[in-house]
Amino acid sequence: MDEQQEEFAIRVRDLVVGFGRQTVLDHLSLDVRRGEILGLVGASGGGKSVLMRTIIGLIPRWSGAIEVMERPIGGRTQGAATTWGILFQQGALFSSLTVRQNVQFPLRENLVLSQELMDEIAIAKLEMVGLRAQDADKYPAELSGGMTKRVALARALALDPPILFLDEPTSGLDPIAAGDFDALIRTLQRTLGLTVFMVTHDLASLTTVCDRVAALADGKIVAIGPMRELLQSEHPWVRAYFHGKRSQMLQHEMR
Ligand SMILES: Nc1ncnc2c1ncn2[C@@H]1O[C@H](COP(=O)(O)OP(=O)(O)OP(=O)(O)O)[C@@H](O)[C@H]1O
Repeated sequence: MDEQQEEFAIRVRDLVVGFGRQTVLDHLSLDVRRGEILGLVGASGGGKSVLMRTIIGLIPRWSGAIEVMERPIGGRTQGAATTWGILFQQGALFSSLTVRQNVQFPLRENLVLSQELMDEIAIAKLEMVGLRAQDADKYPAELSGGMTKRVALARALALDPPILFLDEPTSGLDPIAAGDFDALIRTLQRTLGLTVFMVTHDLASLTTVCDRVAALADGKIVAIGPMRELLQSEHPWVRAYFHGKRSQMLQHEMR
C-alpha cells in the first residue's frame, strides 16, 4: 500500500451518478484525508446527499471509482457498519425504541454481546455525546431536537467506526445548540481520531469546525481547501455562495 493511499479515508474518482435522464454528479473527484473534518457545500438539489449516499453504497453509480479506507465500494459493501457511522438529517431514531435500544441497535445487528455489556456500551456512548444515563429510558418523542441529534450520534458511534457522515447536523437547532453540537463533533474528532464528512449550509460550522471545505457545483467539486481559501475562490457559484448579501452579513458578524 503506498503512502499516498494511506493518507486518505475516502477517495472518489471520476464519479458519474444520475437518475433517468438527469446527471447529478458529473465526473466528480474528491479526496477526504484521514482525521479531517471536511465540510461539503453546494446548491440545494445540487447533489450533496446523492454524493454522500453513493459513497456509502446506497445509490448505484453510472461510472467512476470509490474507495473507503482503501476498500473499493461497489455492489454489496461488507463491513460497512463498522467502517462508518451516519447521522441523517432528521436524526431518524426508531420512535418505538427507547434511547438505550436505539443506541444498541447497531450492536444487536452486528455483534453477539451480553445484555449487560450492551447496556454498558450504550451508557458510555450516551455520556460521550453529553447525555446522562437517566436519558437512556426516554423515547424519541420525549427528546429535544439537540438531544435527538446526540442520541443519533451515539448510535452512529456505537460500533466505533473510523468515519462519520453527517447530513446537515445543525439544521433545526438554535444557534446555541448548534454551537454546542459543533464543539462536540470537534471534540469527538480529536479524541477518537475520526474522519468526518459533513454536508452543511451552516456558515458557523464551516468556519469553526471544518478543516477543509469542498464546494459542489455543476456536478463537480469546483473548489476545496480551508475556509479562508474558499473565500478567495474565483468560481462564480462559490463567490455567490460566500459573498452574497446573506453570507457577507454573517461573516461580518462572525469577525
Ligand atoms: N432517489 C432519487 N431518485 C430520483 N432523483 C433523485 C433521487 N435522489 C436525489 N435525486 C435528485 O438528485 C438531485 C440532487 O439531490 P440531493 O438530494 O443530492 O441534493 P442536495 O444537494 O442534497 O440538496 P439539499 O441541500 O436541498 O438537501 C435532485 O435533483 C434530486 O431530485
